[in-house]
This record gives sequence, C-alpha cells and structure tokens, in this order.
Amino acid sequence: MSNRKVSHIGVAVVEYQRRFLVGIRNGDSPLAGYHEFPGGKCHTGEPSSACAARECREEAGLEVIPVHNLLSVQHSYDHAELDLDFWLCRPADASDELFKQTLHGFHWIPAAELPELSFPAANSAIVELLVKQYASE
Ligand SMILES: Nc1nc2c([nH]c(=O)n2[C@@H]2O[C@H](COP(=O)(O)OP(=O)(O)OP(=O)(O)O)[C@@H](O)[C@H]2O)c(=O)[nH]1
Repeated sequence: MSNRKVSHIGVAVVEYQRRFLVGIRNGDSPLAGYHEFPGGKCHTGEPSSACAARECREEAGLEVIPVHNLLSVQHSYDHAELDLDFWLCRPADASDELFKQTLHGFHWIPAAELPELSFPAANSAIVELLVKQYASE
C-alpha cells in the first residue's frame, strides 16, 4: 500500500462528430511523447469537471461544456499516484469550423483510430469505452 500523495486529475474527452481532441505530451513532462486528452491537476476545491474545461481552454484554446463523467480511474505511475476523472465534453460553439481551427497541436481523431495511438497506461479503459460507444455506425 502506497502512502504517496494522490493528485486529482480532470480530463476533457472532447467529442464532435465521433472525433476526439487529442494532443501529444510535451518534452518536459512525465510521459512526454505520449498522446493525451486535454487535462491536468485540479486546483484545491475545484471540481474535476471545471478542471477539465479549464485545462482544455488553457492547453487547446477551446471552450467546452462538460456533459458527464465517463469513467474514473486510479492509477499508480512511477512519477505519481493519480485519480483521473474523464469527462465527456462538447465544444461550446459546435460547427465544422472547428476542424479548421489550429488548436495548439491538438487534433480531431476518429474514435476508431484511438487504439492506434500511444496513450498512457491509465487511458486503456477510456479508449476501449470510446471505441465501443463511438466507433461503430
Ligand atoms: N492531460 C492528460 N493527462 C493524463 C492523461 N492520461 C494520464 O495518465 N494523464 C496523466 O495525468 C497527469 C496530468 O497532470 P499534468 O502534469 O499534466 O498536470 P498539469 O497540467 O496541472 O501540470 P503541472 O505539472 O504543470 O501542474 C500526468 O501525470 C499525466 O501523465 C490524459 O489523457 N490527459
């Protein structure tokens, strides 16, 4: 049993037309080079839904509305002990213009292609769930 401090993480799983907003973790961070959904550590007292929306605004420059919690996952990495809340989010202004916007290196990936990407270990279950729910017609 670990007594390391647990960080609470809000993750924005942003869906538009069965595509999801995905970026690549930058070179200075733990798990650099892995794919990721926008997200990060919740501030003290901040609900994970609000955290997910804030991180999406900060990282991708996109305003989103959290819809519901898809999944919560506890994961122990070498670098940290995490409680991750994955929030289904929708773009606040939904239109095909979204596909033309530069989103700071984030891209819209069809659900069926998510398993081909290299997400961190804590994302296995959410990727499986998204493929099940969004990849079939
Ligand atoms: N954003 C994001 N983080 C994820 C995902 N999956 C996953 O395991 N993580 C982990 O969740 C943690 C997010 O914390 P972070 O370090 O990015 O948090 P932050 O943006 O607040 O950064 P900070 O370190 O500058 O305070 C990282 O350990 C990251 O590896 C994901 O899909 N998206």
